[in-house]
Amino acid sequence: MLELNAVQSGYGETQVLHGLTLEAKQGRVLAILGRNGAGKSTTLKTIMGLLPVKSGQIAFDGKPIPARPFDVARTGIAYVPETRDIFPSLSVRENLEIAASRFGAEGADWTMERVLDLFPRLGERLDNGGTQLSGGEQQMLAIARALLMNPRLLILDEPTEGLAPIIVKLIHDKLQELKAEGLSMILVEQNFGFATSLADDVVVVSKGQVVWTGSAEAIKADETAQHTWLGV
Ligand SMILES: Nc1ncnc2c1ncn2[C@@H]1O[C@H](COP(=O)(O)OP(=O)(O)OP(=O)(O)O)[C@@H](O)[C@H]1O
Repeated sequence: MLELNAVQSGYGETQVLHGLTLEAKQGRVLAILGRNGAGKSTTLKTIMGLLPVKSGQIAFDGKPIPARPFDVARTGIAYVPETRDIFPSLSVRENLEIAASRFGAEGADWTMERVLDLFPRLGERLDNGGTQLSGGEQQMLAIARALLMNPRLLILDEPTEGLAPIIVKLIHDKLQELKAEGLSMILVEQNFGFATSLADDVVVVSKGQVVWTGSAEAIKADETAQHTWLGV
């Protein structure tokens, strides 16, 4: 579904991805794991058009991915960044309405009603400002907003970062529901247990390259790989 082939990318003169190759398959969850600074977030930003591809190719459904973030989103890829990027001066309702108005098509799968069914907590907070939300509520809002774009591929950067265990469990269960419905996902995550319980496929990144590829089951059983690449 999404293929990166020998991708090089980075920040200005600083090259971070050194020929990164991976594939996210339709209807499956791919976890991208690796130590701090390995290049996981850089990979996602490059897919989303937030950083330029210096060489190599990225293809979505066999076609080259557009270069600009808005066009990438329009092809059906939604991105929940590590920073969550809630509009702080807008209410929860307004944050959701913006996504729905930009990307919600007639007869689309994801409606305001449906995202509030998934996250009832947001329904209780509709008139609250973005900054009045807890970290967990902000993460729910960021995911809800991404779903309103009716993505075929949902990309999440460290969705559990800074969240209390009970909220981590809730986010896990919601993502599991989305997976059961067949939504394709890419997940960057430091929490090994969280990532491997959701993922089907795993790639491990180190120094801007993929150093391990296999199933979630295989990496759970491979203590050497965990120790070498993840310091688990
Ligand atoms: N805005 C930036 N400008 C320059 N270098 C950056 C920038 N953001 C990240 N880097 C560098 O790129 C490298 C990869 O960072 P990246 O954020 O992709 O790592 P990561 O694997 O996602 O790890 P983390 O869990 O720490 O986010 C690091 O060496 C980092 O210092």
